[in-house]
Amino acid sequence: MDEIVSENETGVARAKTAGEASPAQGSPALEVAGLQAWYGDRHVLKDVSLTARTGRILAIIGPSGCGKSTLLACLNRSIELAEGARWSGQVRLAGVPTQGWTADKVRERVGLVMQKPTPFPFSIERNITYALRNRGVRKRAQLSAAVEQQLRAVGLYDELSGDARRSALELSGGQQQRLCIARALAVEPGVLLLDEPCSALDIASTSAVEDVLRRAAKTCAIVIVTHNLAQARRLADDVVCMSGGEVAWEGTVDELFERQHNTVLRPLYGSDLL
Ligand SMILES: Nc1ncnc2c1ncn2[C@@H]1O[C@H](COP(=O)(O)OP(=O)(O)OP(=O)(O)O)[C@@H](O)[C@H]1O
Repeated sequence: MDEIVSENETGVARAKTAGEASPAQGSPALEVAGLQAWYGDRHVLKDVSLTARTGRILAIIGPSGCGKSTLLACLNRSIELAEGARWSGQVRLAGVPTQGWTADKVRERVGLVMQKPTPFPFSIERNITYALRNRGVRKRAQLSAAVEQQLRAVGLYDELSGDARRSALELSGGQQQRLCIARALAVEPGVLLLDEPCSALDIASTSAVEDVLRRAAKTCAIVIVTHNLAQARRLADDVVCMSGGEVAWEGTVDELFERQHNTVLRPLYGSDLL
């Protein structure tokens, strides 16, 4: 089966052709340089630079209000919908500058999963095929294959006994969140952003989502905002610590938790949390 990877200039999905290379593990999928953001006069992101790599999970951590969600909103351009908001800076996707791209073109390559599951009020299969259909994919076999592939990827296929015609709203919160991840992955984004995706979930559902993200990271770069330091430690390869709208520290998760505990985490979070 052809793989659907992106939309061409006429808005029709194109298929990944034989021989077209997938991004190499460790290659930069998302590069941000000098990112600034304001809400009105309030300067909330100050010269943020970071790199997220294919095959790796990057956790963004930092105290409440330090600008984590605003950073994700800049990356998928939803900040442009907020009244009085503006941003500047360079963003490259797979090495290509996105300056001049439409928000839709960016979102085609950068998926976003929010804190609260946001399934569309349709069937499970319709949720997964929604973006593919919008991009002109009509072949039933292709759409069915995408549904099965994504449901298997997020561990829902067996749980649903393969029945994807049920309403997405009948699923539990954890299942809905995994469906939202499946929906985002269906268009094979180079980057998947997640904003506190487990904060509304119990331990078992959190664990299921984390397993899904570990598998998904094999094909894209994952950037996850989390307040949960234990989750960052379990899940991430790399960490960016933010404070007051700036990057306070960046490095590997092992470096942070094994060697920079007192110098980085304690000043940010205080001793109570650690
Ligand atoms: N739509 C908005 N309009 C005005 N100010 C905003 C808006 N969204 C966020 N802010 C402000 O921008 C700053 C950064 O907010 P942001 O939500 O990005 O932080 P955060 O680190 O994600 O916080 P939290 O961890 O509590 O979710 C905060 O001071 C917040 O009050």
